[in-house]
Amino acid sequence: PQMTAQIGNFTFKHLFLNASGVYCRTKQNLDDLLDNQATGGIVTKSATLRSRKGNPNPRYHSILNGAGSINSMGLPNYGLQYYLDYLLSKSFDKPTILSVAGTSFDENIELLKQIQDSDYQGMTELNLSCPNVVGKPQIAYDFETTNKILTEVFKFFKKPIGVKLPPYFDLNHFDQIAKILNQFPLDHVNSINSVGNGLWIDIETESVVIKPKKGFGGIGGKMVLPTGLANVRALRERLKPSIKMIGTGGITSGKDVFAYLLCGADLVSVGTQLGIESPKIFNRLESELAAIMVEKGYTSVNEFRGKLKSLE
Ligand SMILES: O=C(O)c1[nH]c(=O)[nH]c(=O)c1I
Repeated sequence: PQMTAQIGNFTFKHLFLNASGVYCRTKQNLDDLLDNQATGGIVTKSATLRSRKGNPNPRYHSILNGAGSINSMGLPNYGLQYYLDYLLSKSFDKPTILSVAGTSFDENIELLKQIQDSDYQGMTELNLSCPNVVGKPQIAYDFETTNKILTEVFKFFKKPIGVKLPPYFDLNHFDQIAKILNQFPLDHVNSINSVGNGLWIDIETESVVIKPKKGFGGIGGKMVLPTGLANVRALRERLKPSIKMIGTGGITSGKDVFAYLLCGADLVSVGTQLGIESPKIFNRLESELAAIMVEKGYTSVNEFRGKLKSLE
């Protein structure tokens, strides 16, 4: 069955991407993802201008035997130049998404100016939803600042760009963020990032399980699937068709992928479960999705993408 997607001028021959931050910090990680035949493209760890160590360990913990994850990595990355060098070091047979996350308004602008002025011709994703930089808010929860940043960005940035959003939990917030995003020539929206500032406790030790922020961290994995599905559905219904959708959050099976496609996702990305299963998960997800499509008599994802039924 035909399982492909298009974002702007980029054709994805497979529907699967890594979620930024998982299995994508090093050039080796990115090559492993690239070499897997079931990945449609690759996404880098969000980059800052300079290399960052990130928060102190322990900063990641698996919850309830892999049903979820909590992380407060703190944006550890090798810096923009490292990822640009990698992306300019060879030609790629799949689309690449360079993720960036400045820790200030000015850093976000400078990151994008350097990308605009570079020879990089792939896709860029502005991460507006990192929940773990101590003392910094998740930008996309501040609608005015989000509008201000995007207004400034589109004065000079002419290459393909999308945004990574945090989960919203209020229908009015979906209306507000969609109203802002619809004003800009965005290629895509990627929803959701981790559910910010959760807390996990070890009953034995009567302690939190990660060190940064007194144990508070972003929640991912299966337990955030309902939130991811809702955000993709709500944003798809509100965003103009030219803004394509990457569905992220809690994918562990082909059924979850099918559900995201029904909600309108063009592509999906996998984080927590990728960290557990390594890139071979993409082969599993693709064969599970294909089996569901064959069983239902679908020959192309276009026959059911975005066609989630309500109960009339
Ligand atoms: O702590 C991180 O590095 C991190 N962790 C996340 O769960 N989402 C993000 O966007 C980031 I930049």
